[in-house]
Amino acid sequence: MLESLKQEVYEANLLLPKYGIVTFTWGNVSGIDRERGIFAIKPSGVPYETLRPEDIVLVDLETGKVVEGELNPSSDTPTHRVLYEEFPTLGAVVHTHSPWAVSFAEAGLPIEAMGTTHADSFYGDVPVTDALTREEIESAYEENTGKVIVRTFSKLGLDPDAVPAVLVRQHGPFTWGPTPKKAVENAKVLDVVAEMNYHALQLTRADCRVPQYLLDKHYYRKHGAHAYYGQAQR
Ligand SMILES: O=C(CO)[C@@H](O)[C@@H](O)COP(=O)(O)O
Repeated sequence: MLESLKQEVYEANLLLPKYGIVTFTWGNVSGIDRERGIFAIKPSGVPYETLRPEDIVLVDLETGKVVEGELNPSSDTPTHRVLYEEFPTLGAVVHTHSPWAVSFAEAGLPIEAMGTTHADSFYGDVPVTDALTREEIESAYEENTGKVIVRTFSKLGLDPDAVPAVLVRQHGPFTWGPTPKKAVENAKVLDVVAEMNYHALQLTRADCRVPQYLLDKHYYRKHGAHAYYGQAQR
């Protein structure tokens, strides 16, 4: 069932090591068939070198239960599921431990929109969530990771289509997009921009964020009219 979705998700997962944004078995990519209410996700703990299309696991969005697959779905499956449920336009979700984005997540810092490289993909700062509470961690860590992401976007009034990325405090980045390939590209751009921001912040402590009009113009050029739909960052 859903062989083409599984193939697409399989190929997107292989882009993670290709782009150098995962180590060992860290990270995972999923993609969703909204009509059937089923998403396909990387199996847990499987090395990318040995991953096969038939290893991709199918999960029911409503129940969270595996509907096809011999292997266990990624441990982050509940997080992906919350994001699909709460952000209905998402076609795919990616989680990595890419080092530069994780550095900002661990420092509790957003990745600020400091230049056009950023604005090409993200309509403003990429936010960092609050740390999960002890109760959230000990009760349902992955599900609560999804919930803290949704809470952060709601609190900041952000449009997930305009800012397809977030940093989970004390953990790492999640990105998303209309397709698995696009969601992975957003994950790679996020880590590149995080590295650029790190170096900019070493050079100066001045506020280097671009003015809203540059963000609007540049993002609009790449993404069209809905760029203005996004929440003004300041
Ligand atoms: O975030 C983590 C671990 O902190 C996971 O994404 C990573 O280990 C990958 O786990 P899975 O192999 O997808 O279960």
